[in-house]
Amino acid sequence: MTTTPAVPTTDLYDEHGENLLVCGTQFRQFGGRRAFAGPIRTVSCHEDNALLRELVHGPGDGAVLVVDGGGSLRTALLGDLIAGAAQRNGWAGLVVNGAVRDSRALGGLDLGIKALGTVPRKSGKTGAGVLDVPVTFGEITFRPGDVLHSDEDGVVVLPAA
Ligand SMILES: O=C([O-])CC(=O)C(=O)O
Repeated sequence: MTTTPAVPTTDLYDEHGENLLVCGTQFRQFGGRRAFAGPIRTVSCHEDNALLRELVHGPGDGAVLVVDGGGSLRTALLGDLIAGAAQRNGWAGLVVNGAVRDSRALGGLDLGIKALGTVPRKSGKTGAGVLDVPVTFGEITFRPGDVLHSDEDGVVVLPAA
């Protein structure tokens, strides 16, 4: 598995300036790994997490999964089971434009998890959604293959040249 060392997001900004994509979303940090980095994979899914669940049961190879739930706080896109699978399968972290649940358990995982908030309600399981397309939120576009870094100061993306 390839591990991308997490570089402080402030150092990356100081080095790359406006060539660095800086996400404006004010995420909350839920995972036990507070600084994480890796090449981006994406899933776009609205209040449905069957695709996401399938993806994290496959090899993560040190990638960061960006989950665009359209900002919905109505259902949780992941909880301790999905996040536990992501940890076991070598994902570096998840950035969720949506909600999570089981937040206390998430804090015990060696995995980066950022999300907008929490809600107890589960998501649907129909499999609706799209894998590995560019997704946009927080004023930036997350493209599969670009490298994401996340820490206490924010989420940034270094475009692949
Ligand atoms: O199953 C779900 O929809 C989400 C969940 O609670 C988990 O990942 O543990």
